[in-house]
Amino acid sequence: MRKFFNGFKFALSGLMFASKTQLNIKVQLFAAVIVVVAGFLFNISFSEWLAITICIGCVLAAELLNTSIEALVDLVSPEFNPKAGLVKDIAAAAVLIVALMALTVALIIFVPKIF
Ligand SMILES: Nc1ncnc2c1ncn2[C@@H]1O[C@H](COP(=O)(O)OP(=O)(O)OP(=O)(O)O)[C@@H](O)[C@H]1O
Repeated sequence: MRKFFNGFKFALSGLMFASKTQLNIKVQLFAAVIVVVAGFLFNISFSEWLAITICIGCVLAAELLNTSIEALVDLVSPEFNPKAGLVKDIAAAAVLIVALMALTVALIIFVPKIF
């Protein structure tokens, strides 16, 4: 049981570190708060809340994985290396794809409610 709670503690400290040091995570957390507030304001449906929740989780998890890949690349290849750059660029592209998906879902849900 102690092992389980320790794992939780390590995950939380990783989350705290990433959210303190990564501007992208701060921006994404801010966007998540805005979307949740908008969800309450526009009284969105159960399935719309499901879509929003999945999107927020996917974006934050993708950004955390990207941050950990960046840290790993900096550890194994601190000097300039085109392959190291490529690894970082591909990880960043994954975040971009998930963020675009989340933006599309938000537009599909909120645009018809605003206009
Ligand atoms: N060791 C390296 N070798 C070659 N290119 C690199 C290397 N490190 C970074 N790059 C290039 O610079 C870009 C930005 O890298 P960086 O680590 O600053 O990412 P970042 O998203 O700006 O990170 P942070 O969120 O920590 O500011 C990478 O996507 C990659 O193209």
